[in-house]
Amino acid sequence: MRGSLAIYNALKESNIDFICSVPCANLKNLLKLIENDEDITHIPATREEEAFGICAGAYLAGKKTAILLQNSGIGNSINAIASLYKTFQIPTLLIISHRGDLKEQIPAQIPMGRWIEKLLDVCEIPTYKPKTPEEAYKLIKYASSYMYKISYPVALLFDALYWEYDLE
Ligand SMILES: O=C(O)C(=O)CS(=O)(=O)O
Repeated sequence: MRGSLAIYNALKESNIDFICSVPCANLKNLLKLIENDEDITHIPATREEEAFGICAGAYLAGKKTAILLQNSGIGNSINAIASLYKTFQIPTLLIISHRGDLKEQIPAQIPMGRWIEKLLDVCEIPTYKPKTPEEAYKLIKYASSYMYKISYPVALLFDALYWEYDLE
């Protein structure tokens, strides 16, 4: 669980208190940690753009938010990012499970797996790719502060190899 625990600890120590999620197999351990935390309001969403909408409202109500999603969900959320987050300068932390790259078993995940970094760049979302739990912890702490400095989302992209730390 070392991989998920590093992310969870960094979210807690960054005072993230409101999280929306759309599940992914790779996020299961992290979601369990979050769901069992009484200090974090966790709202499972039915679609990623819905998660962006809910977290925008939570931010305006004073919450510090994060969204857990698969990279394919960014494709479902482009207009929410543009018309809501870009227009009204709303920060949130994006914890993204990068599917469709190495180790992927589902062919339908491949196209978005190849496009995601370009899509995040088009959306002007700063993106970091932690390779170890130690790096994930550090980058999340910095990113959760940086998102307020730029008043915009910051993304952490976790590839399939990262989640092997959960097997340790
Ligand atoms: O069906 C899919 O594309 C999924 O991502 C499901 S899972 O691999 O996350 O279980």
